[in-house]
Formats: sequence, C-alpha cells, structure tokens
Amino acid sequence: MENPAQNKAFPVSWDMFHRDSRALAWRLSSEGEWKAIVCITRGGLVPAGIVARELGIRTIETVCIASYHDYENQGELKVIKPVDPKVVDLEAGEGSGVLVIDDLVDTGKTIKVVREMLPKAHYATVYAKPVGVPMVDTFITEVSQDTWIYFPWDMGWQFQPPLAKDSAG
Ligand SMILES: O=P(O)(O)OC[C@H]1O[C@H](OP(=O)(O)OP(=O)(O)O)[C@H](O)[C@@H]1O
Ligand SMILES: O=c1[nH]c(=O)c2nc[nH]c2[nH]1
Ligand SMILES: [Mg+2]
Repeated sequence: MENPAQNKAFPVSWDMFHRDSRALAWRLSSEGEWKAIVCITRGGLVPAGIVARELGIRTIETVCIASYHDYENQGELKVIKPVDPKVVDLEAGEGSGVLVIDDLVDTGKTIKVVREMLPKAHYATVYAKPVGVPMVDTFITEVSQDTWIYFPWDMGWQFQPPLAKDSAG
C-alpha cells in the first residue's frame, strides 16, 4: 500500500549501497575501536557484513526486530530475538565496545528499542531521515522524511516506458 507521506523515491543500486557502506566503515574507522558488531535484522545484515570486512571485526551478533509488516506502514515493533548477554557484557557492559548497524533510521523507533538493550553502544546507519537523526551516532546520507528508500534486495528489473509518446505512432 502506498504511503502518501513518503511520496518521493530514493532508489539505491547494489553499487551505491556498497560504496555508501564502505564510506560508513571509513568514517567509523576513526570513531572508535569495537569488539563486536550487532546488526539489526534484516536490513542491517548487508551493511554489517561490509563494515565487518573493512574494520576486521569477526564477532557479529544479531538483534531481530520487525516493524514495517505492511509495506511502507510501520506497525507494532516486535523483538523476535534479543542480543546475546555475552555481547551485551563485553568490555564494561551495557554494550560498551559494541557497534550497532542498520541500513537506515526513519522514525528512530527501532533504534530506540535497541538502545534500551545496549545503552553504551555506538549506533550507525547508512541512510537517515531527519526525525531519526538524533537516534544515531554516525550515518552517511540523509534523505527527506517524505522519501522512501528502495533497497536493491527489494527491487527487480522492469521495463521503463519513455517519458514522451513515440513520434512515429
Ligand atoms: O527508524 P524506524 O522508523 O524504526 O525504521 C527503520 C527500520 O525499518 C526497517 O526495518 P523493518 O522493520 O522494515 O524490517 P527489515 O529490516 O527486516 O526489512 C529498516 O531496516 C530499519 O530497521
Ligand atoms: O525499505 C525501506 N525504505 C524506507 O525508506 C524505510 N523506512 C522505514 N523502513 C524502511 N524500509
Ligand atoms: Mg530493519
């Protein structure tokens, strides 16, 4: 179902996503040293793999949360799997030394739930919308609140009709 509040489109190709995730890793490389990554599934799995490869991080944990059950409309947040206590208690506990990664922050509700589990972690997303910006420590590209980001794993090839009518016919 189309959400009229998000009527602009920001399509992201695999190449763009890889480049922007590498840019995120580059920025994070000067912002701290992390013992583990926690990725927020499912969208966080892809940038987490790229960042882990760039920063040489081998301990990767998931927190499994779903909220946009109906395309473009956020429903009740469900924590399907919490963070392993061994990861929460690394270093000084409460998520210190942990990098939490997601593909984007929109309203910030998803990250707010994870922040309650890991208050001392560092939060990073590839993309951010203005309402969610205060919830993240590091992000790469901001888009307006009325934009829907289309990720490459949700898309497929499709014929695009020309803008104008063909003059021959
Ligand atoms: O800032 P928010 O308004 O909370 O929205 C952002 C979250 O929404 C999407 O996940 P979704 O719940 O759709 O699940 P998915 O990652 O499995 O696609 C996205 O991947 C973020 O995790
Ligand atoms: O694919 C997505 N694009 C978005 O813009 C968005 N916002 C919340 N959840 C989202 N998922
Ligand atoms: Mg998600």
